[in-house]
Amino acid sequence: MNATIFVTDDEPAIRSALVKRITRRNHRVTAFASGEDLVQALDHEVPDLLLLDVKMPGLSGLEALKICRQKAPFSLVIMLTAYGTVQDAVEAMKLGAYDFVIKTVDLEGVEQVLDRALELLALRRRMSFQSEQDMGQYALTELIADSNAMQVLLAQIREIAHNPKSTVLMLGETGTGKEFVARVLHHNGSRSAGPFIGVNCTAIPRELFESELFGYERGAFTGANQRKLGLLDRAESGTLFLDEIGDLDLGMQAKLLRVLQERTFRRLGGTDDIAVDFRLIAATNRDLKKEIAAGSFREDLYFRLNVVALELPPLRQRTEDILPLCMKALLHYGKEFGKDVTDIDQETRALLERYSYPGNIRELQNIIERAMIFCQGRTLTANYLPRELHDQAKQTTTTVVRGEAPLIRVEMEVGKQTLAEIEESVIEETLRLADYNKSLAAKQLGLTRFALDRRLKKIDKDR
Ligand SMILES: Nc1ncnc2c1ncn2[C@@H]1O[C@H](COP(=O)(O)OP(=O)(O)OP(=O)(O)O)[C@@H](O)[C@H]1O
Repeated sequence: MNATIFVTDDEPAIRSALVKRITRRNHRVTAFASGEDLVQALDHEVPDLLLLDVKMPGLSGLEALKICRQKAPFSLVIMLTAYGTVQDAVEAMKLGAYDFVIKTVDLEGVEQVLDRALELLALRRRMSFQSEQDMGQYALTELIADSNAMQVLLAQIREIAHNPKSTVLMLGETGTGKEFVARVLHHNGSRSAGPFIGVNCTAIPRELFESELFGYERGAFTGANQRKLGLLDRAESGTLFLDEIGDLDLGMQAKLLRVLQERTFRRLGGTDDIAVDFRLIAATNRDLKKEIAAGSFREDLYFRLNVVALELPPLRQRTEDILPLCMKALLHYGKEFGKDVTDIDQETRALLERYSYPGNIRELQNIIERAMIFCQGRTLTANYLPRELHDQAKQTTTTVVRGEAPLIRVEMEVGKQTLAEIEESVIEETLRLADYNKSLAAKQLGLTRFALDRRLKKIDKDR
């Protein structure tokens, strides 16, 4: 990488030798003859790296270093020291210098230290680029929440993000955005500088889960040739996301519970309790209360996890989010496939809105991805949508949830369906929504229970 480097030394010969060496390697170098000149320059430019002589008249190297730490806290400082002043260099390291080099006649040691520092700088640049990308991808504004249900959730997410200690339990069908919301929580709270460690409990074989989670010490078992850090170590100061927690076996549930209670853990084969500080976000698409009743999930762990519960509604219950999610996917895949599709026509919008998405947002994204592969022109049209969407649109009634209550949409092909057929399908759909509770369905339809029964009998007879 090319770096900006400031060299400060009061000896002209050393200064020019250093400048020559560094310029040869294509870095941008500026040289200063005193600590005072350097400190002044830092008001206008902050370099990636500084080479700073320890012993200088006027402002000494150590004093200049202290000022550098304030004015350029992210720059790396390498101290230049003569034989006999190494003690000062050690002092400088305590004050935050990155390393030191003993000045020899040919300045040979400089290159090596410089290379190491540049490697670190390159790594830092990559990491900060990655974290900026993550910040952008998981900003609160990226979370589509046009529906009432998601607006309520968004308000909760804002609160929880700023409460970085509480454990969160995320519930919802597959593809509803549990992992996405976990990442949004991480990147928008005070743990965002720490790591986000995501683990799918079903992806790690049962017998390996414990060593993955806790890590192990050298010699813990045959083949443990060196210490291995576990996921708990790696999540320190950040977020541990355990997806599909409902699939964790009972033995591991007990061990996880202990970590949550005591906030410490022990590596396999280790004797020390290691304190950990991370936020746990657990997710599942299972009904944990049913699992508890069936004896496959520990109730005490459930209570530990359920400090804050976030329930992600299925997409069919937040119809207002469908088109914004489609537009987002359109832009995403447009970029990926180099296509300039910017609109969705009316008929296609209606089909997309009417579909029930059993696979939720992931299914929606797949539908748009597939359509974008084949789409020609600037507008997405219905012929690029899969058959299921066309088939579902042919049904007389479809149910979506708009706002609070379910909405039954009725479509009548004029001349092909009778009023009786329409009435039949509305009755059937209302009954289904009421979980086949006839009294409730009758009340919702404005009928007496007797009148509903009479109609149901007639439907039965006509079939
Ligand atoms: N509110 C949202 N706004 C924008 N994109 C979203 C939203 N929610 C989810 N997504 C996107 O939907 C996709 C599926 O989400 P995610 O993988 O988080 O679902 P999940 O519930 O964790 O699924 P699973 O249970 O199968 O692991 C992701 O690409 C995610 O970026």
